[in-house]
Amino acid sequence: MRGHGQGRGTVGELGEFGLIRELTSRLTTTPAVRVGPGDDAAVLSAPDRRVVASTDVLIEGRHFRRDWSTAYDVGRKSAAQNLADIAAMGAVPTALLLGLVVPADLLVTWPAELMDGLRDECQVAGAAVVGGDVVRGDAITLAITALGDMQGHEPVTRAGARPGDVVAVTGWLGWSAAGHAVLARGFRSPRAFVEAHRRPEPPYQAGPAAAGLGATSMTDVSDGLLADLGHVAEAGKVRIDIRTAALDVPGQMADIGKAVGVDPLQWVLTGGEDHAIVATFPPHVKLPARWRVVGEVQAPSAAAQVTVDGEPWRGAAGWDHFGG
Ligand SMILES: Nc1ncnc2c1ncn2[C@@H]1O[C@H](COP(=O)(O)OP(=O)(O)O)[C@@H](O)[C@H]1O
Ligand SMILES: Cc1ncc(C[n+]2csc(CCOP(=O)(O)OP(=O)(O)O)c2C)c(N)n1
Ligand SMILES: [Mg+2]
Repeated sequence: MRGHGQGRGTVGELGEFGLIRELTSRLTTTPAVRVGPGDDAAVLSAPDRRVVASTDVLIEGRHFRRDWSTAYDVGRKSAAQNLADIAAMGAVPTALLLGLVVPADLLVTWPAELMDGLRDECQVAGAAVVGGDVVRGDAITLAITALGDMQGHEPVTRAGARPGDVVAVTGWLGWSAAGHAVLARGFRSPRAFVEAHRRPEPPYQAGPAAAGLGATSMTDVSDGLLADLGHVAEAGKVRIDIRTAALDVPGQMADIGKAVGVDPLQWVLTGGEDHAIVATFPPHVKLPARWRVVGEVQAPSAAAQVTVDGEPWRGAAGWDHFGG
């Protein structure tokens, strides 16, 4: 797969159609793809007849830095962010489309390796890159659209949590934020956390599995557990209480916290980008071991909609692009 564009210079030298050829030549396909890249549009089969769709924009400096992450890692991460949204509806991801803005003086190897990362993360989730667009611009920008299929499950929205439900999480919490804290201070280790920031591992299969188990609401944690549960509480008109004793703060994360002067619980509660999946389930549901019960859904009250050990959380609940 590799090698086509290596040493071929810049995007500007290659030209629009050379770049598209370079990018699409790296892709793999799946049986769901009836018409892949190269035509006016892609055609996908949709066995369930309900297509799940989500889009996210990522820009250099705000979502990733080229001195922190390789192009391949940016590809893995930006695909993961979008595919996790599909899984969090209870669906199986099928396809990804990439709108790509790059400056003309960028080496071709960067978008080429980005595409390798997108392709490989799609493969993890069972999907394929089926199309996109390339445009010249000043700042590297990715606009990614992910599609999925419900495969017979009912969509699990953010709105269905009911008082008495348990709140359960699967996947990592706080690892990406701890890695970000390390990178932001100019360090490159501990590697496990830096790698978690560069390349999150969303538990894709848990999304459809949760739908099958009878989850009443579900979302992926992109902005932070408290922030994303805030959307669930608001949509369901309920209160959610998180028990910190149920959360895992690994020893090494606590060490980083000490070194940089941050309470590691803050990373676990408000750090985004690990793309864990958090869902609410009726209390009688027997949850497989991968789910950790971290709180419960309560009747609405005048107090904050998401509480931590019964108290309002003081401070930011998570990432906000327009926050202070
Ligand atoms: N510019 C927009 N136009 C229409 N809908 C939007 C826009 N921005 C966000 N939304 C919708 O608002 C909801 C929340 O968005 P967001 O917080 O980005 O979700 P996520 O974390 O799942 O990416 C999503 O359903 C998204 O489609
Ligand atoms: C250079 C850099 N600075 C800061 C961050 C942290 N960060 C950027 S976006 C984000 C939250 C998730 O992104 P968003 O665009 O809100 O995704 P969505 O919730 O729409 O899926 C976080 C924690 C980062 N990943 N890289
Ligand atoms: Mg979004």
